[in-house]
Amino acid sequence: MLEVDRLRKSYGGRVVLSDLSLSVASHRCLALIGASGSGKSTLLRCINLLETVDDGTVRLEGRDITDPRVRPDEVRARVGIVFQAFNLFPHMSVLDNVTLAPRRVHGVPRPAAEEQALAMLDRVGLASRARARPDELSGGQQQRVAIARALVTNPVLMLFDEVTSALDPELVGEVLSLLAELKADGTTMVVATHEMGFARQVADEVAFLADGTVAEQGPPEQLFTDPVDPRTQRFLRRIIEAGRL
Ligand SMILES: Nc1ncnc2c1ncn2[C@@H]1O[C@H](COP(=O)(O)OP(=O)(O)OP(=O)(O)O)[C@@H](O)[C@H]1O
Repeated sequence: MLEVDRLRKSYGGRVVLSDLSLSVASHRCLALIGASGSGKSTLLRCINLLETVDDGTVRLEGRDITDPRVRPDEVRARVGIVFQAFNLFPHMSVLDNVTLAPRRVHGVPRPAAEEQALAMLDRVGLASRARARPDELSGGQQQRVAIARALVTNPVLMLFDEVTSALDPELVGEVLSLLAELKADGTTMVVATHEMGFARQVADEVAFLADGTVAEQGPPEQLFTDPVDPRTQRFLRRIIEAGRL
């Protein structure tokens, strides 16, 4: 479904991603882990064409989307992304936030867009809050709305960038449970996360990023118990010492 091959990205001469390769099969969940600054967000932004890449390719369902002839809008319609900050429009209702892209970008008439949005809000457990404004919801609920908004256009791939990092600790669980449900439903997803429990228990595969590249990718039971790369070993030692694993 997704193949990233020898990706390279720098900002003002500073290399952030270098020779980075990974792949995700359909209906699989890949967790991206690694220290702060290792390039997880940059990688997700490159996959969604929010950044241009310097070199390498990103193939989505076999098509090289880094080809300059590919329109970013077309890719973003098929690749949903959810960020740490929910980025909901505060002056609009939950329902209007979720119907905005289908109506404005895809030209879906309002009644059909609302029907789809309500079905998606129901899926994230928030249909009863459709008329509320974002500031009337908890952070966890707002993030679930942001996830519904990304899912409503039926993307073939979902990217999650530290979606629980801005939440109070007691709200993290509801969002991680939703991600686990989406995974169980067969959503193809890449999840950048500091939540090691999620990476270990829910992801099919884990990619450990270090120095802007994938130091190691494998099933969680292998990567967390028997890592091969010394950088992965050091990272895991640190998080075990910090009580995060
Ligand atoms: N727009 C930008 N301009 C310049 N440098 C950037 C930009 N975006 C990211 N960087 C740098 O690229 C490196 C990788 O950042 P990135 O946000 O991708 O890491 P990360 O692994 O997602 O970190 P975190 O876990 O803290 O979110 C960092 O050193 C960061 O300062």
